[in-house]
Amino acid sequence: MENNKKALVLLNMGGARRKDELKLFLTNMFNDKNIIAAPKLIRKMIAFFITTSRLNSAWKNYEEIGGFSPLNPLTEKLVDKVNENIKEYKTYQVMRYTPPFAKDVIEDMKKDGIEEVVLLPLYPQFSTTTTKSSLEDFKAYAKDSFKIKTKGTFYKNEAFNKCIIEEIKEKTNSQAGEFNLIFSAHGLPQKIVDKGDPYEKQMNKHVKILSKMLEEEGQNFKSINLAYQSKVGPMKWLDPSLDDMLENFKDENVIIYPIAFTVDNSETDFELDIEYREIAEEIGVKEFRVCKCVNDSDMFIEAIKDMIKFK
Ligand SMILES: C=CC1=C(C)c2cc3[nH]c(cc4nc(cc5[nH]c(cc1n2)c(C)c5CCC(=O)O)C(CCC(=O)O)=C4C)c(C)c3C=C
Ligand SMILES: [Fe+2]
Ligand SMILES: [Fe+2]
Repeated sequence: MENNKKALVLLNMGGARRKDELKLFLTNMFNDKNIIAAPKLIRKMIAFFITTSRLNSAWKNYEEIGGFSPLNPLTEKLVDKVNENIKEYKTYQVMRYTPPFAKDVIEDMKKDGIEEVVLLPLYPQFSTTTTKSSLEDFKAYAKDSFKIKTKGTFYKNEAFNKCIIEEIKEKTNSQAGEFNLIFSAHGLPQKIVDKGDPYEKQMNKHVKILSKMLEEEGQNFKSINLAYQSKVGPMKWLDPSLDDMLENFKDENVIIYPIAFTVDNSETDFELDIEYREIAEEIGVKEFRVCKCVNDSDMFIEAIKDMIKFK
C-alpha cells in the first residue's frame, strides 16, 4: 500500500564528483568529532593541515578512475531502484561529507509531508566513525520533526549475506577450490577500537557467518581470511593489513570481497582494483580478482525490504 508519509533514508559517506568536492569531503571528514577526537579548534587545524597536504595526491587516485567517485552515481541508482520496488516508503539518500547533506534533504522531506522515517546507514557493521556519525548528523538536523526508527547494522541479515555469496560465486565462476578468499575491510585506528567501537568485533562475527554459509553452499576455498585496507597516517590501525596478508599468497590465486561497503567507491575501484592489484603483482600473486559490492542488485533490494521489517 502506498503511504507517502513514510520515508526510508539511505545514509552513506559521500564521494568526490570533482576536485573541489574532494577538498570538501576531506575537510568535512577530518572536522568530524567521530573521526578526530580533539577539541573543535584543534580539530579544525588538523582538518586544514591534512586536507591541504593530502588533496593533490588523493585527487590523482580519483583521476585514475575517471575523475569522480562511483559512490554517488551508484547510490543514486540504488535509491531509484528502491523507490521503484518498495512503494510503502519514499526513499531518499543522505551523505555525510558531500551533498546531498542531511539538513537539505530534511527540508525536502518536510515539504513532502513526511511524518515517519526509517534510517538505514549503508554500512553492514556499526562503527562510531560511520554509522554513529551519520545517525547523529541526521538526528541533529531533524530534531523532533519525524518519528524515527533506525537500522544500525545488518551484517547478520541472511538475505543480505546471500547477496554477498552471490557476488563471490560470480567472481570465482564457482571455482572456489582454486582461490584464497580475503574479506577486505576498511581499516580503523586501534585507538578508536580500544575506546569501545564495535566494528572489529562485528567484522569478526560477519566473517564467521559468511564462512559458514559458504561452506554450507559447498564453496570450499583454499583459505578464508580477514584483512584491513586504507590505513591513513602514522597511528596503529587494525591488523592484519591487506599488504601483509597478500604476502602469504605468492604463486596463489586470490579473490577479494570488500566487506565493509555496500556500494562500490574509490576504495574498491582505485585502492583494491588498481593499487592493491599492483602490490599483488609485485608479490607474485597469480590471479587477483576483486568482487563487486552488492550495489543495486535485485537481491539487495529484496534484502533491504527484509532489513526494514522491524519484527
Ligand atoms: C581517520 C581516517 C578514517 C577513518 C577512521 C575511516 C573509517 C571508515 N571509512 C569507511 C568507508 C570509506 N572511506 C572512504 C574514503 C576515505 N576514508 C578516509 C579516512 C578514514 N576512514 C579518507 C581520507 C578517505 C578518502 C580517500 C583517501 O584520501 O584515501 C570511502 C570512499 C569514498 C569515495 O570517495 O568513494 C569509503 C566508502 C568505513 C566503512 C570506515 C569505518 C570503518
Ligand atoms: Fe574511510
Ligand atoms: Fe584509502
